[in-house]
Amino acid sequence: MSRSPSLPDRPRLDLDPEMTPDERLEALREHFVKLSTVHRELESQLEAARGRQADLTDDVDQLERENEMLKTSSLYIATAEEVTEDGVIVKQHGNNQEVLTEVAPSIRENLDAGDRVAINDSFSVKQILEAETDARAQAMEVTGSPEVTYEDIGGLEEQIREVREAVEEPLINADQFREVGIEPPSGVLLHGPPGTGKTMLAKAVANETDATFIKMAGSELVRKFIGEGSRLVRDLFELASEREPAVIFIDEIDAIAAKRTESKTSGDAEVQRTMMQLLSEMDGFDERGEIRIIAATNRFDMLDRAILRPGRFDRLIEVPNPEFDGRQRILEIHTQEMNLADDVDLAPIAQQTDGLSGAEIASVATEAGMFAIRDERTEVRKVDFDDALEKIEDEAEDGSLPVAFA
Ligand SMILES: Nc1ncnc2c1ncn2[C@@H]1O[C@H](COP(=O)(O)OP(=O)(O)OP(=O)(O)O)[C@@H](O)[C@H]1O
Repeated sequence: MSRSPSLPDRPRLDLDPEMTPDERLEALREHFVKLSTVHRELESQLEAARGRQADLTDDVDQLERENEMLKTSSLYIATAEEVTEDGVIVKQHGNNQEVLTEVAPSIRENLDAGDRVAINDSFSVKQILEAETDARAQAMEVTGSPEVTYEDIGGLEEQIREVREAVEEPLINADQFREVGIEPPSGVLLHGPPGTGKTMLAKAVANETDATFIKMAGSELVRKFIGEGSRLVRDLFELASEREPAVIFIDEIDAIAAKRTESKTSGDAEVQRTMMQLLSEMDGFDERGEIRIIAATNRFDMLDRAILRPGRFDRLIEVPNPEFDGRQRILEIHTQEMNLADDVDLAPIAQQTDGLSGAEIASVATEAGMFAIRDERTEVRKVDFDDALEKIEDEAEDGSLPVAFA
């Protein structure tokens, strides 16, 4: 480090009492000249110091930015379950894998069981998450290979076939596409009402292809992370290429890809930037290898058509509320672990749930189980399903369920 130049000495004024007035005047004049010289010298040193300060401020800004970048390189989110003598037991979110891991003493000092932490690829704890960082991490959910299979999805046979063709085949049989000389669809867009199994479809395809499942919620992205949306989209694709084969799932894509509105608020500009980043990532997608991208929306009508162009989300799959057969299958799936009494027949329940989504039908089954528990029984009877349906009908009348069901 360069040393700062020493300051000039302060001039001294020596006035001899024997001096004549003229001599005193001359001495004062000389002193004034010396003072002026020192003053000028100090001014120029001050200016140099200011210049140096500005350089240092730039350096600090640069370091802060780099620090920020380092902090945002992909880490996984976990919860510290137990802080022990031998290390810390962390449970990774998404796949619930538990590991005993090391932690630097400086982090350990402040770490308590229950804290949410960021861990790297070798599971070592890099950071205790603040509420804000934590929120940012929530936008991305990474699962080694999700547990959902096609058998867990009721109905949707046609949708499963289409998703397999558009997502699974290109991942498993990339060579075949090359040999035939066609490009597989770039992105698949699942659209339909809430709770119809869109997320399940994306998870099942990741499971079937042993791909990492990376989910990002469009709404979280723009609501919570103003100013970071486009960077998160970049992070998302980067993470996918590190973890390929990977399935990227962007839920509620309408939040970042809604039709352009007339208003020019900063929020809109941010959403636009996020969407542009997404489009540019998708346009440069061919070289990315084994990554497939699936998006979902409940608001197809709101989407900006730019995202539906060839090479982007060019395969549209509608996922509607289930028909009778689908509803019956969903009931079977969600009651298969339940201890059902002989008087339970699922077909009439499937009739009565017309207009409900898969998620709502799943909650009818859970509610029925709750009624049995309230009645201190371990067996779930027809009457429990009747009560569950009635409860959900009442909720529908309150406006919390679709009118079709009310
Ligand atoms: N077709 C289905 N078969 C079996 N279960 C279903 C089906 N659809 C929904 N469910 C149940 O509802 C839950 C929510 O479904 P999912 O998250 O896949 O819906 P979604 O369409 O992605 O909803 P949203 O649009 O609200 O994100 C599932 O975890 C599952 O329990």
